[in-house]
Amino acid sequence: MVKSKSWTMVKHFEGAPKLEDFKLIEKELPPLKEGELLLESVFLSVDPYMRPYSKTSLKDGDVMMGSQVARVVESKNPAYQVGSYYVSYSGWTTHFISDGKGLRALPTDWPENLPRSLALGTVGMPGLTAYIGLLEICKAKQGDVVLVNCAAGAVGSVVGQIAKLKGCKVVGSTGSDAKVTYLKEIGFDEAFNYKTVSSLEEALKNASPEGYDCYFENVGGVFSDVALQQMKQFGRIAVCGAISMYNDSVPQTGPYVQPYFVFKQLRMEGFLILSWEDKPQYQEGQKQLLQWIVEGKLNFHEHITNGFENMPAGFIGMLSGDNIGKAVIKV
Ligand SMILES: NC(=O)C1=CN([C@@H]2O[C@H](COP(=O)(O)OP(=O)(O)OC[C@H]3O[C@@H](n4cnc5c(N)ncnc54)[C@H](OP(=O)(O)O)[C@@H]3O)[C@@H](O)[C@H]2O)C=CC1
Ligand SMILES: CCCCCCCCC/C=C/C=O
Repeated sequence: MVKSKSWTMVKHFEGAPKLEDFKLIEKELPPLKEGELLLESVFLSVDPYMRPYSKTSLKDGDVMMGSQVARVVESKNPAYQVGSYYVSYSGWTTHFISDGKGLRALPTDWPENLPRSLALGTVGMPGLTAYIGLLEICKAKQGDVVLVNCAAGAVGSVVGQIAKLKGCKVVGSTGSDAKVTYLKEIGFDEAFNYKTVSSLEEALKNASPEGYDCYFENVGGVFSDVALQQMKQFGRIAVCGAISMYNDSVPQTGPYVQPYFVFKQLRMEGFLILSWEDKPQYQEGQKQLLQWIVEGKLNFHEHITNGFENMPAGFIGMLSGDNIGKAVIKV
C-alpha cells in the first residue's frame, strides 16, 4: 500500500493566503488496476493562478490545484514505463494514480544536465506564456520598446530575454534591488524597483522617454494605469496577469482608460496559455525555449523550496515576492 500526502485548502482565502488556510492530509492509495500507473511527484509548482482559480474552482477542504513533474513508480499500462517522467495537473500531492489521460511527456530530447523542474518553468507553462504572449499577442518585433512587470519572475524573466533575442529594447519593473541586479545580468536594458522609486511615472519615462510599443502586463491596478499613459501610437498590450488584484475581495477602481486607447490607437488583449496548449505554436515554442537554453542564449533561475511539508510556505513566499525566477517545491 502506498500512502499519499496532499495539501488541502481548509477554507477559501481571505486576502493573502496564510499558513493556517492549509491542512496536510494522508490517504492510502488502492492497488493499481489494469491500464493504470502510480506516479510520485518530484517537483511541484507554485503559481499565482492558484490564488484566483481557488475562488472559482475549489471548495473548502479540496486538495489545492497545481502541477508537478512526476516519475512513474509502478505501471500496469504498457504505454508508460517505470522511471519515465511526466508533467501532470494532479494537485498538491506526493503520489497519485493515473490512467495516462492529461499526462504530458517531457520533450524527448531533454538534455541529461538540465533539471527536470524546468518543465514547470522556463520550458513549461510559464515559459510558454512568455513566448506566446510576447510573440503572438504583443507581436513584438525588432526595434520595439517592451515593458514587462513581475520582470524577475518565471514569466517576466523569459519575456525580457526573448524580447532581447528578437532585437527589442527591454524595460523591467520588479520588487527588490537584488532582482534589479539580476535583470541587468540577464540582459534587460533598464530595470527599476517599483517599491522604492519616488514616482512610477518618472521611472517609466526615464527608462524610455519615447514610450513603449509593447506592454506585457502581469500586475494590473495602479501600475497599469500609469503604464498605459506611456504607450506609443499603435502600442500593443498583452494582459497576462493582474497579481496586484488577486487578493482583493472588493474590486479596485481606477482612472478610465478609453481616451488613451482611442487617441493612441492601442490594442489590448487578455490571454490564457491553456487555450494555446493544442496549437502548433505551443510545441514550436517549447522546442525553441529548450534550444535557446542549450545554446546558452536563455538563462534560467529557480527558487527552490525543499520539502513537500513546506509547500504552503513556498506558495505564500512566491506571492509576496521571495522568488527570483520560477518558484518550485522539491519533494
Ligand atoms: N495568462 C496566463 O496564461 C498566465 C498568466 N500568468 C500570470 O503571470 C504573472 C506572473 O506569474 P509568474 O511568473 O508565474 O509569477 P512570478 O514568478 O513572477 O511570481 C510572482 C511575483 O509577483 C510579484 N508580486 C506579488 N504581488 C505583487 C504586487 N502587489 N504588485 C506587483 N508585483 C507583485 C512578486 O515579484 P516582485 O518582487 O516583483 O513584486 C512575485 O515574485 C501573474 O500575474 C500570473 O497570474 C502566469 C502564467 C500563465
Ligand atoms: C482549474 C484551472 C486550472 C488552471 C491551470 C493553469 C492556469 C494557467 C493560466 C494562468 C492564468 C493566470 O495566472
